[in-house]
Amino acid sequence: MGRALVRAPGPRLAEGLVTHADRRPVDVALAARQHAAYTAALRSAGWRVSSVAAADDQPDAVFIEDALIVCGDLAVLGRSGAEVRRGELPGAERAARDLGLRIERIEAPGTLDGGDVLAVGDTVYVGRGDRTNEEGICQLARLLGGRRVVPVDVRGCLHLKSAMTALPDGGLIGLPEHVDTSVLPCMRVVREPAGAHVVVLGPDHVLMAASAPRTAASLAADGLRVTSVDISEFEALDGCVTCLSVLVP
Ligand SMILES: CN(C)C(=N)NCCC[C@H](N)C(=O)O
Repeated sequence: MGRALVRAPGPRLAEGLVTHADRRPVDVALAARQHAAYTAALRSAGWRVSSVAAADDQPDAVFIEDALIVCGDLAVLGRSGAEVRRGELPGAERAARDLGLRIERIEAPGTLDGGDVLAVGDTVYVGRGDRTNEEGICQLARLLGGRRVVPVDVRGCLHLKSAMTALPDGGLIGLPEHVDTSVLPCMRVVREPAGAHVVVLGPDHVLMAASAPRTAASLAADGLRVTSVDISEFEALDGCVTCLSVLVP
């Protein structure tokens, strides 16, 4: 496998943004244990885990997916629609440079969070919503050159990948009520919110949250190896399993 970039939760995690979840106290010590188990699952699947420098003043810095979109040898630094998250970029940029990736960035007035970017084969679906605007999508499309970029309107959830991700065979899985399905191929519909969140660890291996047991059982019944991790303290902050890492094949 390749490299997985992760950033440990900082001391201000409990101050992270909450838009759709019901805000509740976050147990920072439990979050640290959950994050360690998450990174151990990546390692067990053969990914070499690299830590991005801490950004202790940035409550949401653990959600590293939003800061960095990696496509081939290119790393695009996001520009969050949430202004308070724009301070997370320096460490993410250094980590991308350390991997020898070419660096580009989204510029004002474009906004883009990596949680809105789902690459499936030669197609890149980009959620258009609170965190990612049309200008950000157009800038990404120019940076990605020949890849097919499909904007997907997102509603009632934080990011595109809150509503849908892809399985190892490239099939989409998710909650169609949150996206404009008219621009999408067919989608495997799930009923558990976290059932839409799949990290592909290998050709027949996926990582999911422990809060989607029925979806995990269904995917296992189809022959996939499913590793489940408890990420309750990150779900309390509208996070999911894709947010906590950037995979560089
Ligand atoms: C796919 N998702 C949801 C993500 N990539 N990011 C989660 C960010 C959560 C953070 N509290 C915030 O509200 O920004």
